[in-house]
Amino acid sequence: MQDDLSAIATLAKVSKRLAGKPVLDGLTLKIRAGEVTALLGPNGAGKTTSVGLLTGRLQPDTGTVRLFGLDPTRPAARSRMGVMLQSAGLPDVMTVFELVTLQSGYYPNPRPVAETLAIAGLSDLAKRRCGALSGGQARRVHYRLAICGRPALLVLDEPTAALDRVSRQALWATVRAAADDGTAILLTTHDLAEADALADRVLVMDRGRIVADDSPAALRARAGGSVVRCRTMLPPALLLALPAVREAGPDGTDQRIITGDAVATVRALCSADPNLADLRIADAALEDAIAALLGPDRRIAA
Ligand SMILES: Nc1ncnc2c1ncn2[C@@H]1O[C@H](COP(=O)(O)OP(=O)(O)OP(=O)(O)O)[C@@H](O)[C@H]1O
Repeated sequence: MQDDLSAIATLAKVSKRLAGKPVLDGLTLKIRAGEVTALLGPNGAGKTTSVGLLTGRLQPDTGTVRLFGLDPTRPAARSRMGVMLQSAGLPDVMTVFELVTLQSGYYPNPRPVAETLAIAGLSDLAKRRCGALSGGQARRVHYRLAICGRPALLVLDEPTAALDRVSRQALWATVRAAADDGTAILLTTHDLAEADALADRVLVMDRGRIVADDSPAALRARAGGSVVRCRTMLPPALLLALPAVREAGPDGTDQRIITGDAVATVRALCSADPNLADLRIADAALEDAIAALLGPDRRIAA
């Protein structure tokens, strides 16, 4: 099967308990070369645990985990992977140049350090001690540490948290370029706009299982045409009964209604609630599609 030939990393029927509680429940997923795969889900869905298994930090209770066809704890597999974790520190006294040089030395075929630093512009920080970096600058250094070994699999855990808009878009462009060059990218993020902009495939996890595996466009299409937001006293059961409504539920102090026919829904809404206020209509975004998939109690909080 072509899928299997291009699979860089796989979890097959993996179950995992932590502190006696089931966290992953027969999870199967594949990460393929040349694709950005976004792993999304509400807090506690099991994303970090899945990444821990793929990177060899955790062992499955049952099922199989393979990285480049090998056990992920094998150095031959790990040396082909670059990982950018959310909560890693940097040694304060080393300069950025020294740190990238050190990290590059762990890989069999690293990029030249100057090239690593030049990707999306970090050369100006080369002489800066890591202890003097801002949060956003430190994230950019972490990204360079992840890519310095020319990884075939790049694991990015919330890569643009703490980045300003310009740095965020620069990082998106380098991630896209890496995927276009054939690198497999596994991205976990709570930023659904980021997943929409970057991902070829979105895997939605909930309660230790994959509940959707599709392109962002296909997921958006599945949600239907439009999202209607408004203030209304109508209860969700009545909103759900309006014409063409697929999902309805609270969104802060508003109600959010996903509908296949905004005009029909809004006409009925106006006649059902004379006190309707703050009515807004927009195309369904990935956020709306995932909200429809998970239900109102299982939101992905940015
Ligand atoms: N070391 C641990 N010991 C016990 N339970 C754990 C441990 N690590 C995670 N869990 C539990 O496993 C479940 C899945 O956690 P995980 O960190 O994989 O979720 P996540 O999808 O990454 O969540 P988030 O979006 O909040 O980062 C949660 O219920 C969490 O409390």
